[in-house]
Amino acid sequence: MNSQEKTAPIRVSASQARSGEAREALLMANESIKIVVNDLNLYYGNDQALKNINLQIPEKRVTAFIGPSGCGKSTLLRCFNRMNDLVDNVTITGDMLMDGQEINAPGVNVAELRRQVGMVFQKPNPFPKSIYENVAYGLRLQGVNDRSTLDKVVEKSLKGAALWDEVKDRLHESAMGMSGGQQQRLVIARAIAIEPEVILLDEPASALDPISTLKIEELINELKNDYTIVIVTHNMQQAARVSDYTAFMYMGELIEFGATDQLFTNPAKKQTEDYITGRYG
Ligand SMILES: Nc1ncnc2c1ncn2[C@@H]1O[C@H](COP(=O)(O)OP(=O)(O)OP(=O)(O)O)[C@@H](O)[C@H]1O
Repeated sequence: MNSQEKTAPIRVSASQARSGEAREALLMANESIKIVVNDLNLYYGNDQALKNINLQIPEKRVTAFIGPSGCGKSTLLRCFNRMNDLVDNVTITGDMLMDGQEINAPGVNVAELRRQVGMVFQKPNPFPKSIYENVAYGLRLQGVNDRSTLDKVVEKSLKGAALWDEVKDRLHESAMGMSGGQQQRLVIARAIAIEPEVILLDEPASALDPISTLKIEELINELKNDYTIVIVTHNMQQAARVSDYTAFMYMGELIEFGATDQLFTNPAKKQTEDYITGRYG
């Protein structure tokens, strides 16, 4: 998006102004948009899990998806790197564009999409290999075997994941001997080694102790300088701490999207207010 587009005046209808969409449009006016979702519906068989989702994910910011269990947060996250392709009987309608390209178009190279859009899950999933080989894994898959190139990428990625100082003297030991928090940072190092543009984090700290959680949150704050980050969390305090923008979902619908501080202090919708004040969820 060029600077002229970014500063173009935004016109909003009276109904948009009432619904809070005006606020959202104004917010996004200063952002570059990485992913655009238009009228997205997703069905598992006959059950509709996502209902007419419209959303913009800003580049190099942290966007959090919050909402009660089963509201569709993970399903929406998994759309961004087509992880739902792995589930039988899924139907998707609507558009989802990354850098203007339709993610679900038939010609898309899904392996390349997943290189660009990395994913970290709730439970750390290091491979039963050395710390070094975990980080080098993606490059080796791409056919890179040159030792000095791999050494550089492994060091840079482990530094990027705030793990280097803790593991630099035991790079060739098994990753399975690391703590859960270290394993999760290792998985993040593995993701950034192949230089993705977007990192999807699905409840990345929910299996970790408070100190490891804090480290992951600090890391997310660092990573947003270089990557577009989308995080699913059931922990509202965590969303408030780490994200710039928050999307509140309920029963498959996107109820409200806004700047995190505003959504938590002055939500536009009653349902959002009820959720963040603990009235349900
Ligand atoms: N593979 C699947 N097959 C069928 N239904 C599914 C599948 N995955 C999710 N669902 C259903 O889709 C809906 C949304 O689930 P999803 O996991 O996206 O919600 P969530 O908000 O991430 O929940 P949680 O916070 O509990 O992880 C739920 O009703 C769930 O049962």
